[in-house]
Amino acid sequence: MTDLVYTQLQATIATMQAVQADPAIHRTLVEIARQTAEAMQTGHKLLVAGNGGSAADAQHLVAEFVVRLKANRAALRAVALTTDTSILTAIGNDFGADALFERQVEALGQPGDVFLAISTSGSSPNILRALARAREQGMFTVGFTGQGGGRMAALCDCLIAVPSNVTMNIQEAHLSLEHTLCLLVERILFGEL
Ligand SMILES: O=C(CO)[C@@H](O)[C@H](O)[C@H](O)[C@H](O)COP(=O)(O)O
Ligand SMILES: [Zn+2]
Repeated sequence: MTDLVYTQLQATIATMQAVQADPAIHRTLVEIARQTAEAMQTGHKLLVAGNGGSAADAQHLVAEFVVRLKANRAALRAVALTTDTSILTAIGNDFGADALFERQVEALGQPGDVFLAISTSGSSPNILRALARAREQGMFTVGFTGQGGGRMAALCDCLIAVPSNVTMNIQEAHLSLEHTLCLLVERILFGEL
């Protein structure tokens, strides 16, 4: 059993190292942070969506923007589209799971907002429909996904494709990148905290 622990950790480290070694990913993350900071600074907001573990990621990242990451500073405007069970069950029941995030983007998304879609496969229908809607509504679209980008690649202004096909390893790298995104936005808006 301990060999499984070892190989799991090895896969996590290998994926993280691949992300660390890819300057294109670093540049894209800085560009996403600039767009997000610009949106927040000009009265716009960040919307975030994902399924399963990535739904937890969406909420985790948004909590850091709204509350804090490392140090106290002003609250930042961000909303997770994964939290309101009345909205989620009504959409699922009335329109189907594929409309879960699209409907909320339609309700909340405004030109100048940023929409971050987190999907390890890059091809979840509810994520694709939300991205298409976000584009139609003049939002800046961002995707966090896995190797190859999936079908979401064509719908994203900025895409980070973690070079792995293993869902859990992609998710682990996403979490690290999400923390770093929040750090970068804080640095742009507040300097070194
Ligand atoms: O957390 C995990 C697996 O680590 C699962 O809950 C996983 O997020 C779910 O299967 C999602 O539905 C996968 O969706 P996606 O990342 O392909 O969009
Ligand atoms: Zn998971």
